[in-house]
Amino acid sequence: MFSRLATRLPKTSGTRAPIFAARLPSQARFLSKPAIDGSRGRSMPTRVSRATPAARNVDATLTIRDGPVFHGTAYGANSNISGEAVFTTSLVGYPESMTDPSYRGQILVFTQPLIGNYGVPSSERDEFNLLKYFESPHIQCAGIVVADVAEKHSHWTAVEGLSEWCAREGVPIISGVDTRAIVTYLREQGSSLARISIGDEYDADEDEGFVDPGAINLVKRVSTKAPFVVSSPNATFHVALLDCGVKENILRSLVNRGASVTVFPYDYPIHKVADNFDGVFISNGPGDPTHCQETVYNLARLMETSSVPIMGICLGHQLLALAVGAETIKLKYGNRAHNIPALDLTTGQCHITSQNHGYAVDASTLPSEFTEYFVNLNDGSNEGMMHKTRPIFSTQFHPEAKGGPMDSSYLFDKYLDNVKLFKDSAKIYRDNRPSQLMLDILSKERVGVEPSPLANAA
Ligand SMILES: NC(=O)CC[C@H](N)C(=O)O
Repeated sequence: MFSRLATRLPKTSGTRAPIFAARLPSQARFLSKPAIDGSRGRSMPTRVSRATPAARNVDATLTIRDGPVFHGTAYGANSNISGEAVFTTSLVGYPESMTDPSYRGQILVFTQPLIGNYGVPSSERDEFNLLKYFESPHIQCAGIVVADVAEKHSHWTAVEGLSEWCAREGVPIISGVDTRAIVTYLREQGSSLARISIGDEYDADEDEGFVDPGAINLVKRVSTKAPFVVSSPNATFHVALLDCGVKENILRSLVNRGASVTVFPYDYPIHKVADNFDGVFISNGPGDPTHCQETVYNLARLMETSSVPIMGICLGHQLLALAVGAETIKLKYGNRAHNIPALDLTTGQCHITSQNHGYAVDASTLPSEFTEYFVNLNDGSNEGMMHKTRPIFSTQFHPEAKGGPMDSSYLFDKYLDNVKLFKDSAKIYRDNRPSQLMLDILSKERVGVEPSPLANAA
């Protein structure tokens, strides 16, 4: 029933990984807190219930490079994959997170133990032709790790189960593993390369390779290959957006507020067309921001040659920071959650924010014309920057949320206020704005984006 969609990973030399005794029986079972060395601790057991036994009972293995090995049960696609293992503490929103292009190439570990209980919604589109329930057309993460995958789901929006969806999309799930132990390891050792192997092909004696998504330009794989347009009915503004892996809800947050958006490939020379637009926006996206040197160069030219308002989110924030000469750093295990407190340094107000990032801007390297805008109240990392005199700002967190709280969605209003001021103050009528004719011939959705299994099998 399940075809093997990916080939075995290549062999390389390496050391034998210790076996981690985290396999769980298929019925209700007791877990005690395991120690990182693989032995079980003596803490009070926690009861974990499981509604039904695994349907197929195929083995799956999560192997962390130079780390522990976890045995569980396979769901989803019968594919062997490799990527960077990261964890999210979000409680809900797995369809949104898994389709967020920022997760491309990553193995996503959920700390929420029961995943899949409300199933997976449809690919229905809204009045703007944007996906209603997903953040991109495909699952973007390479695989997922859960304590207990729900075999039965119930929700009025659900059209299929999590396992069926992942099988269709070529994405494996390992379930029945102690995600507390995995996350404890990732917190102590940092985000790590890992692989999920399905079936009895796993052999602890085998030394296999690990794909490092950090070495790949993932933005290239998720960015549209040609411009497309998302029209807002009766639009008063038209903004240009650099697509580094844009989430649908960023586009919706703009068109909902009366701005049509022309979406450009991440490396498009935006400085050459910016004068045709009322604002420029830089999206979120996967991987290391230093891989996008073309974008950094184009953004630096843009800020030299134009006074157009700019806003960036997450990777967009990091790229803008690199363009003004600041530096980015890799965080030990990143921030992936829906409840991260970010302090607005201009008002003293704290917002609870949605986040998904492994890199951050080093605020101490910001140039003098920029000031730190938000700071993370958990770890003190930078959460945003703003220009002291020009309408340019960016945030590390996600004001569009999806999933997550909407506390900071007012930042889209702030951006569009800047856009309105800029448009109103333009002395010269800019008759080279995108004509209706040009907009009519542009595609109405992303163009030629590679589906994730290609990246998974890389
Ligand atoms: N959500 C994002 O845009 C992520 C940005 C970047 N890839 C990081 O991990 O830091």
